[in-house]
Amino acid sequence: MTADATALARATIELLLRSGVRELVLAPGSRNAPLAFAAADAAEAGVLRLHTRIDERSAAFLALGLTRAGARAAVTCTSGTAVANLHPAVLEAVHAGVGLVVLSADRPTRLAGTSANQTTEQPGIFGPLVPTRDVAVIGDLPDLLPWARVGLDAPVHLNLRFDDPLTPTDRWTPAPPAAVADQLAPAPAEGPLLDPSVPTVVVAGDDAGPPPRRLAEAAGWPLFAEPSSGSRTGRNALRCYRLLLGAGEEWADSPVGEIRRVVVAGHPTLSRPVQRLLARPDVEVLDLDDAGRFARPFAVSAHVRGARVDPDAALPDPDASPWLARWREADRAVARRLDALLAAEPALTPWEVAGAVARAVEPGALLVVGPSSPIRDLDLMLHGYEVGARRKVMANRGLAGIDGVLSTAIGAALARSHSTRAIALVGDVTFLHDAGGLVLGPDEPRPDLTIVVANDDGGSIFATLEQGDPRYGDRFERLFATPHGVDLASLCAATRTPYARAESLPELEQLLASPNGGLEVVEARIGRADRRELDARIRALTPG
Ligand SMILES: Cc1ncc(C[n+]2csc(CCOP(=O)(O)OP(=O)(O)O)c2C)c(N)n1
Ligand SMILES: C=C(O[C@H]1C=C[C@H](C(=O)CCC(=O)O)[C@@H](C(=O)O)[C@@H]1O)C(=O)O
Ligand SMILES: [Mg+2]
Repeated sequence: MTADATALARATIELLLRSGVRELVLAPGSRNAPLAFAAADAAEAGVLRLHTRIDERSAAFLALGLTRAGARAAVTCTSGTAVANLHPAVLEAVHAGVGLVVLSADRPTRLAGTSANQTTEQPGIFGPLVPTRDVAVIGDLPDLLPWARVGLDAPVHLNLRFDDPLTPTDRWTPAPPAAVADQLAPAPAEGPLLDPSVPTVVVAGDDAGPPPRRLAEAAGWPLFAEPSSGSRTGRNALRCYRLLLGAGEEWADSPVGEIRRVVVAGHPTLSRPVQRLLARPDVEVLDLDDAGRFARPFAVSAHVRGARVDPDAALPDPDASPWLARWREADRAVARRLDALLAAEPALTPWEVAGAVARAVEPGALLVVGPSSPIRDLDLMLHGYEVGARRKVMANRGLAGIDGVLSTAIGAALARSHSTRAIALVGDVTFLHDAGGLVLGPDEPRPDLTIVVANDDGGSIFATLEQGDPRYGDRFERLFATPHGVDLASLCAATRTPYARAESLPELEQLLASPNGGLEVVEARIGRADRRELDARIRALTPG
């Protein structure tokens, strides 16, 4: 028995509204027409913001970006292959712990398992990581989504079975939703006391938040914070931690070998030196996150959420910790050498592009950074921002896919409307992978967002990996770099996206300092032929 499609759609929209959803991304179809009309009614009533996108991949990443930036968003599409196109964003949401609501429209139960048009097995389509609530009647709808209580940190999939007639006979005004008070995560109970005299470093991976920074500052420990950690602020965050770890004990007075403990938080993914450190048998790893947040690929000695410095052992002035001073001095020295190396390069380098973007991220600004080289270049160029300046640096590090990054950035910029500035930094292959994200209809909400494309005509990161070894030179370009020769100006013209090009650092800085307003693309033309050699010279830098 299937409910009246319009009644089911309207009940679904009211459920979402009661659960705090205020953004709905629609990829048009016939089977999800009941939801489309109900969502349009809710939008006209001013209780929901509606977005439409042609490509379900972009639609789902747009909803992901909206959600990551603090909105509550749902995405809906018709039945069949459309649903499968939501999968990349849903997987990213699973591994990044993002509560995305997926509303797939489906044929009525009587057609399930038949070869009726656009009919496949949709319950469980996203695999065991994302259970499906199959909804044929209003009573199948879950009660208030978990959001409204304690906040969702995993995607929810509702498979809505709509039967003909799929179109309404009237307009509708949803019941005005009660405000859903954001249930702030309860402050962690006071965790164990830690002795600051143990040679310790703090690693903050993606989405770690402020706790690792606070602990590092209270203890006088160096902080290795990835750009999207939410901890890359303050004086303990080292800029070139990756180079110091990579150089190991190959430099005078290196403290690397003296590390006896790592406190880790968030999802560290960027660099092998950090992964190697976390795997060292002589290093104890304490996890600052809850046990259930991330399954770790390294041994964890204890979960220490809420950990504090033992007041009986606390330093009178942690900022003057000798251990921290050694790391800071080494970081300053290797950073000077990195800057000198880059300044000696005749052409614009990807690291200088990342540095210019980092400097353009003013207090209150949003930065969405793509995977591959851009986030790693930023990691080497980013000083710790001042604490409390409310910058937000975001990246899809759940699975580090190059897909959907433009749509994620557009969603985040639309959701974080209080941002003083919104910038995205992506590589060219990443840009092309979601170029469809620039296809916005004439009535679509548009963000103020500057998308900076570090264009080296291919995937340069591969040059820095094993497959970039000269022994594979005859096959590297075709198998890995994938040069494309796409004219980004023409591609932007095709989507009526304002475009500008920078060939030098001053040109780039000038363009970053004078945003058009609205959605715009700034292409930074860079080379790739010397990437492996430059990367090797940078990795070889030591403090002295
Ligand atoms: C969806 C997806 N496909 C493929 C990959 C593998 N991959 C990782 S980086 C990369 C190339 C990225 O090139 P670009 O965006 O230009 O960045 P660059 O390293 O050149 O700066 C690819 C294909 C991936 N991570 N995700
Ligand atoms: C290109 C892919 O992802 C790889 C990107 C870089 C990782 C890496 O080793 C960076 C080295 C460093 O900066 O220390 C590499 C890895 O984790 O081993 C990733 O696989 C890809 O297609 O997966
Ligand atoms: Mg590239």
